[in-house]
Amino acid sequence: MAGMFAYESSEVDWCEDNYKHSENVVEYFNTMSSFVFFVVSPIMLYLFHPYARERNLAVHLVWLLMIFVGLFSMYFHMTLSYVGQMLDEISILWVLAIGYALWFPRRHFPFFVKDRTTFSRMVLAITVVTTLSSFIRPTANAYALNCFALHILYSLGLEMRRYAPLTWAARTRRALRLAQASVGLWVLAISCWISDRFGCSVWQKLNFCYLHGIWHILIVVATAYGSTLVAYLDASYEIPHSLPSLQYWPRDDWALGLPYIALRGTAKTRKGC
Ligand SMILES: CCCCCCCC/C=C\CCCCCCCC(=O)N[C@@H](CO)[C@H](O)/C=C/CCCCCCCCCCCCC
Ligand SMILES: [Ca+2]
Ligand SMILES: [Zn+2]
Repeated sequence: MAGMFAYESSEVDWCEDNYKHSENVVEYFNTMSSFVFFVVSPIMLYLFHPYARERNLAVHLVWLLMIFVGLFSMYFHMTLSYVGQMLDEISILWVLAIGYALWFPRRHFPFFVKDRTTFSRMVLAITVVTTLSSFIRPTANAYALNCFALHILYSLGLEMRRYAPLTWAARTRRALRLAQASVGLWVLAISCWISDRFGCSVWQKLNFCYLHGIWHILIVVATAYGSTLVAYLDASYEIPHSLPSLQYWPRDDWALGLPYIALRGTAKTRKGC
């Protein structure tokens, strides 16, 4: 039992040199870069609030859990322990599960599922089973999790194809721009993850072993962009009376910023629907 908490008891070891900067922290840069979760998550909780209040307060679970993902990611890279690895991966699985339960488009539900409550219960059951199965072959978990990203991209592609031809209004261009940015960030992030995993000898020769830490930063921003986009598409179909629009924080005209959904629906427009 104690062995599961032991330093380096995980079978996974990332490219960064172990104990290079501290004798208590196995992978220093990977540990420190997980701090980005604690910066982005509270901001996203704040930015998501108007949409969550209108749609479902459970939306907040996504970014609340992301704080735990950050915490477990720090613990994992600090110790490279088996428990750290499992906590890191299982918490990601539950963020994905909540995302699917909240935002997976109704029209793609299996034919035997009639409403979102039933769909959410099904997702919950699958997630419990998957959580238990994750102990069978822990080294396969990260690859399985990355497959979900591919499925999200596929579903997003279908949704954008359906949404974009509706109109070429400014709001459509904004949604398309956000989709491009989300996919671009994910491609950069996954390239870092794969390169760290499989190209370590090359990066060691170049004396640059920080790609996994860079992945942490990019994947958090990709999740902020991607989750805002799926939430925006959801809002456009499910609460159109609140007139959702995409904006950027801290300033809408800045090239770099975090996206959020502004609701312009007045009390009058809401009553009318
Ligand atoms: C219709 C559903 C919409 C759901 C949208 C929200 C989904 C957000 C889901 C997950 C958040 C990702 C958090 C990543 C944490 C990284 C921690 C980490 O680095 N762990 C590694 C070990 O240290 C581990 O090896 C990584 C495993 C792979 C994780 C794969 C996560 C999938 C990310 C999906 C991101 C979607 C972006 C969408 C862009 C269009
Ligand atoms: Ca290492
Ligand atoms: Zn990591």
